[in-house]
Amino acid sequence: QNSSGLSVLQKHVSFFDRNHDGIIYPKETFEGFRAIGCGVALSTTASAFIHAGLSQKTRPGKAPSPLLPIEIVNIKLSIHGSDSGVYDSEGGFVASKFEEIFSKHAKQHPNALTSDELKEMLTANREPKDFKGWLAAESEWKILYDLCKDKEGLLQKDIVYSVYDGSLFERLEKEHSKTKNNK
Ligand code: HEM
Ligand SMILES: [Ca+2]
Repeated sequence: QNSSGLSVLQKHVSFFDRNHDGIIYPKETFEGFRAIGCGVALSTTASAFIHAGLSQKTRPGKAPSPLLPIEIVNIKLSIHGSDSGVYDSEGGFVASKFEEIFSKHAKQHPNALTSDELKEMLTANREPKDFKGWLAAESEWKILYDLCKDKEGLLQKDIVYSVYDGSLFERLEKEHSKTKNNK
């Protein structure tokens, strides 16, 4: 936690809480994906999978809800295996783990990952038989890469940094609304 009272992981997901009531519904996740420029197909699929996978984890002791709400207060309970370890178990940011991504895997350029280096990182992060974690981590990183790779196909360190606290999403939304209005 920090001055805003939210953990870094809570900030990552708060962008998708479009009406700021602390609960994310599938429609809000869909709208958030659309706002940063994702297509209808990806936005629909991602929203469906994220809510089916995370809703109940964030509602301990409650009966499952068919509306698939995600409660931001409990978002740390949805942390999975086979991740980078940049989020600690409280949803805080572990700077040394963030630096490790690049010190271990960024070989061609010190401050960026190629597509192959990203794949190597995902393989290295895999915990045995943690199939759900593998899928979750691969989806998170693939969407980030597809959305944010530069012209040379590199995923820059500053972009990766800004995904963790969700400030990336705010920036993408601003950029996307500009290009929309110019058309
Ligand atoms: C375009 C949208 C999104 C992108 C690109 C994205 C990307 C990422 C990335 C790269 C990580 C870090 C994984 C790691 O450190 O190995 C992450 C973690 C996480 N994301 Fe997202 N995310 C997005 C949307 C969402 C949404 C909508 C939710 C839930 C409402 C969510 C929940 C989480 C959670 C709970 C984690 C922690 C998982 C862990 O580290 O074990 N994300 N995300
Ligand atoms: Ca909401």
